[in-house]
Amino acid sequence: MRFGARLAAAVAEHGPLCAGIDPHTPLLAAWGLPDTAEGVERFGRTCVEALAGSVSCLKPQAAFFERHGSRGLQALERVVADARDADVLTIVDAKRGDIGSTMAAYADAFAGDSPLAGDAVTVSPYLGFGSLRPVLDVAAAHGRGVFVLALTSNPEGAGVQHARLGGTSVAGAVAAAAAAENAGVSPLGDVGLVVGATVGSAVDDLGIDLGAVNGPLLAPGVGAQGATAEDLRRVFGDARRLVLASSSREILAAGPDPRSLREAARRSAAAVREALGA
Ligand SMILES: O=c1ccn([C@@H]2O[C@H](COP(=O)(O)O)[C@@H](O)[C@H]2O)c(=O)[nH]1
Repeated sequence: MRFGARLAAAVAEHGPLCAGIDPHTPLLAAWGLPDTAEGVERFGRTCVEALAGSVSCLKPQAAFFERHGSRGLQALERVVADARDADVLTIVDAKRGDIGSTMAAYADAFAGDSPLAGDAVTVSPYLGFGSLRPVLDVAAAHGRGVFVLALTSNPEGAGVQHARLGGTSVAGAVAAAAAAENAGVSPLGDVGLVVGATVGSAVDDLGIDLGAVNGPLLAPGVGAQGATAEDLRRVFGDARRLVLASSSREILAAGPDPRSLREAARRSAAAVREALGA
């Protein structure tokens, strides 16, 4: 089954929350784990064990695994494999982006047959949306999804993403390109956007209705970055049916006890579900 259809089914069952797996150094310490490849592996696998069945998606942040070199990458592979075995979707947050010929290699790594590939991957379109063609094609051929950065949750993103291109913004052009990829796909396209829950009214200036994207809108920034579940309703308006909210540190701070982690995720999931009317 295609990614969009699998995600729609998972959201219908568990609600529109994705829990991030971000083994920051202070979190590892708080969990009594070493800041090593073994530590991030234990952290990630505990998250999978605790959270599968309570959220629709898990989002391992590749950077925290990559910082431990090849053994960190192996840890990421094991987290992704555990999630697959536990039947929970993964978005590998790798934010890759390069010229098309190199993008083809990233596509194989994160959307093809490689053990690093989850159900979807995040990518950056800021070398031009067309440079993403290899990852869009490889992901489609493997039933995987792609989340393209549009309006990121960090304040620095605005300088590039809000820049105007005629009647639209740079981010609006990214959104329009994603909409074209998803045209006619039901129930949900496989090409999503990343639009931070922190972006305030920036969605109103995109020059395109986000509802027309017909793909999932991954919304990081809930919790530690200051956005609330209620902000999601304000930011996304009528497009809120497409939103997959994402939160990492706020949930992870409840670990390492699996039951506490699960309760924290369920609390966030309930708040997001209520705010989005999902
Ligand atoms: O615009 C973006 C894109 C990705 N992220 C990632 O999401 C998590 C957020 O973690 P919190 O602990 O909930 O702040 C992290 O992995 C970021 O790299 C984002 O925040 N904003």
